[in-house]
Amino acid sequence: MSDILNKIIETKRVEIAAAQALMPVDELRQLAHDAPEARNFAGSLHSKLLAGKPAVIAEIKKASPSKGVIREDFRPAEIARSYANAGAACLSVLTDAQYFQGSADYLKQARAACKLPVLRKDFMIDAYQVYEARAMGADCILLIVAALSLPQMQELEDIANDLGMAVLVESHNAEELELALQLETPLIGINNRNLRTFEVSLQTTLDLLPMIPDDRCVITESGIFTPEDVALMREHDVQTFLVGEAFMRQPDPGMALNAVFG
Ligand SMILES: O=C(O)c1ccccc1NCC(=O)[C@H](O)[C@H](O)COP(=O)(O)O
Repeated sequence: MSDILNKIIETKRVEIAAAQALMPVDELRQLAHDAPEARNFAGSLHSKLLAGKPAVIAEIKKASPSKGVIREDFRPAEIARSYANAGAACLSVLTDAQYFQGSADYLKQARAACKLPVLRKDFMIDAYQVYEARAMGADCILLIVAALSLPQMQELEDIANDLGMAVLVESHNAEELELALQLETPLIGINNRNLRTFEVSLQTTLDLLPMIPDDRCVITESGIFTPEDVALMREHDVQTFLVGEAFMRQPDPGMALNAVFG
């Protein structure tokens, strides 16, 4: 239990127990079912790709364990509008408080400010969090293979799909990717960051690409900063990107998106 991913997962267990004490799962499930309909996350990515454009999932994050505070002047609604105007396909909003200074309110504010589908970027280990995600308005959840068993992922995927949400499954090496490909979701994320050591290498995506069947959508995550990074990925036919820090460090995140993606 020493590395950061294990620490985060331990924190999640405590948070879930505390949340369940405040609101039983039956009540939360009802809120999830009563939430406004989910937006089409995969469809929004697909529309960009059909138009021959890169599909960008633009991230809203204030801080991270590897970088500390990334953006002091943090206004999620403004950032969301800026991304939407710049042509982002979807948003990713960090909702973890302890390690990323995120919150469910940030996701709600970002989603209300635009029409883009939103990924709840958090560390999902329990069905409770999937209901929470839909109740706060999320249109997609993240499943991190390094944090879950295959049966756990299948359970969470089923619940997300029943609620109308998409699933982005994230892996970092070949063993994890093999498990990820056993899910039904077409959205296969390759995180270039090792979540245990923080090391980032775009080569991770290139190395794992040959394992991914053509009918899945490959999403390269983390460490994309320059037009050259984007060009390298596009040369290898990776057209979908999840980008945070490169945009969050700039005064106008949407302008930064245009500078990186042209
Ligand atoms: O970023 C971290 O320090 C981190 C640490 C532990 C678990 C997850 C972490 N980050 C989540 C992400 O992978 C990124 O927020 C996302 O892929 C965007 O990356 P970037 O464009 O490099 O900000």
